[in-house]
Amino acid sequence: MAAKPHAAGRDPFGWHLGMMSGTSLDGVDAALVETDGERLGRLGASLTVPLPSGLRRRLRALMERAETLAADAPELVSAEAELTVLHAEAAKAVIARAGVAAGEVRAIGFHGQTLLHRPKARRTWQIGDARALAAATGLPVVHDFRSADVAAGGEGAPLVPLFHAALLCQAERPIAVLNLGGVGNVTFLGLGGELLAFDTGPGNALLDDWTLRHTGHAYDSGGRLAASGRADEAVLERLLAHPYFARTPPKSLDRLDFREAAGQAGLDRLAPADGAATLAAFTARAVAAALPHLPSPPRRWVVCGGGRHNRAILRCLVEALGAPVSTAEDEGWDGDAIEAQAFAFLAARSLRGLPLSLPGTTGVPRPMPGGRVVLPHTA
Ligand SMILES: Nc1ncnc2c1ncn2[C@@H]1O[C@H](COP(=O)(O)OP(=O)(O)OP(=O)(O)O)[C@@H](O)[C@H]1O
Ligand SMILES: CC(=O)N[C@H]1[C@@H]2OC[C@@H](O2)[C@@H](O)[C@@H]1O[C@H](C)C(=O)O
Repeated sequence: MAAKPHAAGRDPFGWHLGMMSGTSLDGVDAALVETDGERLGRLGASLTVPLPSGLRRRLRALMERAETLAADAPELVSAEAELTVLHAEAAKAVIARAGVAAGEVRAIGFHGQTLLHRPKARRTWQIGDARALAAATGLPVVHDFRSADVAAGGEGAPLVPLFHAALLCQAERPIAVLNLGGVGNVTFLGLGGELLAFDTGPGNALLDDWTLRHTGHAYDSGGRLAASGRADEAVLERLLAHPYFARTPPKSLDRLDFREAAGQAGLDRLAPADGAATLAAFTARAVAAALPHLPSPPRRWVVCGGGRHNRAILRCLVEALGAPVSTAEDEGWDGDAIEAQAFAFLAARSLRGLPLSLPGTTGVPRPMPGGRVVLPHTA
């Protein structure tokens, strides 16, 4: 597909700022990337602005009700406004940290917060006020990255694979990148350059919820609770019998998928440490369940996202995958910034009308451009 000429008529290669507030609801990640949406230059500064616990709780409550929530519900509007202010702060802070003049930043890629993801019902819902962000930063804001894909019959996720492929352009193949956020997703790059991606299953979300319930902590730091317990094979087997794992990709998940299945599998009868061990093993074994769907076994796996800090998950992954497993940092990447960097890259692509998704990444019928732009003077 021919690229659209860049809006300002200048060389599209330059700094783009990406921001992601992921399904874990831990914070807003922001990162600068020098790119034109095809070539990658410098990966600039990055940071995370944590979500205040009150806002996190409110967003979580909105997620629970998202199916029936009205877009103008006052509690939604106020949470969205607060979330947007946090994004503006994160944008300004990362620009200041990078020492880049704000005028040198071409655009912001603003993913927003997913409240609901039901691609089969042609619904995917990210909140965040792009106009307010453009007004607060004085920068063009690209947002609404997933709708066009879903409207065309795609899964609307994952969208990071094209960025993974750009990062791995020199790597020996076949290779897989595993992102363990709230949900897990894999990007497979084959010998012939084929790109396949899908959500693998739970990432950390179930374990986060379990840890909060049993310890009051937001997550199982280092995987210590899980490492102190023993996975229950019977519960694990029931969890892995979920039809999602046999389903041929493309496929994607909502943060809350598997919660009911976990209850039905008998998770709640387990002691805190054993439940955590079972969930850590579930995350890893769900990734192994992706293997039959890949065109060939990856020669190695690179893990990014917060789950790479969980040693219990990593240990199970090494056992389950039968191939070397390294972390983003081993590749020289910043594993906490990759999704934010990806939305900087995707913003640059969106501005040029380049596809954000492909039949192999979301199941969309044809390479699909996406994203909408708000210019600061029209905000
Ligand atoms: N030190 C740590 N030890 C164990 N787990 C950790 C640690 N730090 C982060 N995590 C896990 O990583 C999660 C956050 O990961 P990440 O920021 O990649 O998710 P996200 O971007 O919100 O999700 P998604 O990719 O699904 O959108 C936390 O909720 C926690 O479960
Ligand atoms: C709908 C949505 O926000 N999905 C997220 C989620 O978190 C991980 C996984 O599920 C992935 O499909 C996606 O995020 C990344 C950024 C993506 O689109 O690649």
